[in-house]
Amino acid sequence: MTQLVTVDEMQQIEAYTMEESGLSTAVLTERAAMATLNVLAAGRFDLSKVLVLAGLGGNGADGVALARLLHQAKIPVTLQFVGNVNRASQAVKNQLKAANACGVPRAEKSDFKEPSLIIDAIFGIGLNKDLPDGLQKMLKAANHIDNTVVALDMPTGIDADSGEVRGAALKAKATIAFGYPKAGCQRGQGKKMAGRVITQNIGLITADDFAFSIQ
Ligand SMILES: NC(=O)C1=CN([C@@H]2O[C@H](COP(=O)(O)OP(=O)(O)OC[C@H]3O[C@@H](n4cnc5c(N)ncnc54)[C@H](O)[C@@H]3O)[C@@H](O)[C@H]2O)[C@@H](O)CC1
Ligand SMILES: [K+]
Repeated sequence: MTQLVTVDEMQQIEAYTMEESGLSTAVLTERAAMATLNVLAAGRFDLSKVLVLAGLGGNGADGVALARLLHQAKIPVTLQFVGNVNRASQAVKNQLKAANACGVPRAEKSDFKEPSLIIDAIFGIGLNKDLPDGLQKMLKAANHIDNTVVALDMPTGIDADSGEVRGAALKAKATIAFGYPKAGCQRGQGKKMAGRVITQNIGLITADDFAFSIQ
């Protein structure tokens, strides 16, 4: 089985990669978005109308980068932020600059029945408390609609360590795990909510003597 990681371990591996190699967050984000594009383009998903739901942290940055790559590949895509983009991380702002430069369409609100595929880039391994009430309502409503969701790294609302639901979670058909699958995708509700976990190499560097806690 593929090696599972905890959030703490994933953050250590990311930090080690950047310190040892000098690779920036932007490079890893681009790799994550490219890896996702490759999975999506392999033919298993209907790409006729893609909606990317992006949060304001690292997971959102992956989503914004993916929206740009989809748009540049002439795949119909719309980018929608969940949360106030003025409060977004610098990584998201940088990605948004690139997305705007190539004209990625934006939406403020969407009918979740319309897209052929929804990309969940709202929260990843940074989730550390219950989701805000408004977002819980939105995700619960989305789960009642028959649509296909692909989650980036983690399904939003699932704790990446325990697999517990933090108020609500968006049910995915597949989850694309960057570098390593997270323990929360195999535990508790996380196993059901993540769907099929597809692990993708994004060029992380793991020390030879790194001691994984999950055997
Ligand atoms: N750091 C890196 O080098 C990489 C990060 N990547 C992506 O970045 C993700 C992690 O990014 P972040 O650490 O920024 O975390 P997230 O993007 O998961 O969350 C963003 C921030 O939201 C806040 N938050 C947590 N729970 C919340 C809640 N319930 N309500 C409101 N705010 C809440 C936290 O401050 C958290 O840092 C990964 O899952 C992956 O998708 C990948 O691009 C690969 C490289
Ligand atoms: K996500």
